Amino acid sequence: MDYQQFISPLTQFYQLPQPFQLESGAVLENVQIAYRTWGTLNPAGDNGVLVCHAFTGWADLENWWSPLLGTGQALNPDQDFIVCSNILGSCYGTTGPTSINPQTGQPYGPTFPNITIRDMVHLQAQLVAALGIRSLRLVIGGSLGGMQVLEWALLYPSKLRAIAVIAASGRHSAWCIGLSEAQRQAIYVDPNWQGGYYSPEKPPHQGLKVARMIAMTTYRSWPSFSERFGRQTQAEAKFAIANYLNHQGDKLVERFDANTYITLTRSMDSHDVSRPEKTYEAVLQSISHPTLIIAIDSDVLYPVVEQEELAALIPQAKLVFLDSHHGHDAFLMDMDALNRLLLRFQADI
Ligand SMILES: CC(=O)SCCNC(=O)CCNC(=O)[C@H](O)C(C)(C)COP(=O)(O)OP(=O)(O)OC[C@H]1O[C@@H](n2cnc3c(N)ncnc32)[C@H](O)[C@@H]1OP(=O)(O)O
Ligand SMILES: N[C@@H](CCO)C(=O)O
Repeated sequence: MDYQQFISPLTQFYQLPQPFQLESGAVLENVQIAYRTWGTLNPAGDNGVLVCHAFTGWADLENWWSPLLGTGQALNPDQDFIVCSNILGSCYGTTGPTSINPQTGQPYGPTFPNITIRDMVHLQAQLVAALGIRSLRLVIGGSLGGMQVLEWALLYPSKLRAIAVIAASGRHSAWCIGLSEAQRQAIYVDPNWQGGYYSPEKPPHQGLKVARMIAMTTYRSWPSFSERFGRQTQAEAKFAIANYLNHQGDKLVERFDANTYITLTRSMDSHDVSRPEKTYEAVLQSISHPTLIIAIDSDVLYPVVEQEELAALIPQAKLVFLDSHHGHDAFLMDMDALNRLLLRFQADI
């Protein structure tokens, strides 16, 4: 499938001039980054704002966070130069499993190397430098985006002035790793998977669909599903919630790739700001930037206790709550409330 069909024609591409070494030691050649920008970089190069997208998102910020983008909003192109790039390992224009491996002339597929959140951040940093940004006024992101934000503060502390971490943690919990593994197993047991390798003509559609259905359940909540669907049934006496999850699974299959799903869930599982051998407390205590931690009270995937821990350990952190019964995905749904929290933080720093 041509995943580029899903991205905006306004997307730009940066070709890395040199090979890119991963944390694992593996080296990727011909690395490309897909990105979008809004606003203008000032002569001092210090009005950059970097937005880090979540798991299945991409660089078209205005597609999934539009209420936050615009004059007077949290992401204001009148004052800031806003950048959002598709992450390493994704399928929306930046090098990932669906890209052509220059060594073979074929898509990497399952041979794409393991990557980490740090690899994603190091690659973004190359784009930020190439765009002439000397200092980022704010680095912001939710979920997988929030993991990148924390690594930005730790890997490039002098390049940024404030961070906003939404619905994320400093290390993937046993709960999250277990859920990721169950989703990957759904892909592995697909008859088209064939022992780890699959034919691009017959990708594991059913497995990817089931993986998304499991994931969607963790992105929402008991009250959200109860209120929307209850025990309501539809055609053929199927529960409405079952139809909804099937629809969400089908929707992802239409726009996402199974190897990308595996690559990105593995990268999240590797996330631990303290690895390989530092203490979690000491690492978070070393973050010196003004920090906004946003917790979603109904998030069952990255529960509030994880953001409370981040806020307790990061010296200049402020913890606020996005009140929503929608669960983890509230940062993509209750955007007006999120916008207000971000505006208040920016007014304070
Ligand atoms: C391709 C894109 O534009 S994705 C944009 C970027 N997104 C991201 O970065 C995150 C990935 N996206 C997501 O996680 C989600 O899409 C969210 C959080 C943004 C919002 O979820 P949505 O699916 O848009 O909203 P919601 O949960 O209300 O579901 C609505 C869909 O379910 C369908 N639906 C609702 N009830 C039922 C039901 N009982 N049976 C079957 N289908 C149902 C609706 O018809 C609608 O379908 P459509 O999207 O094909 O029009
Ligand atoms: N539902 C969103 C957020 C998951 O953390 C996505 O698919 O990217």
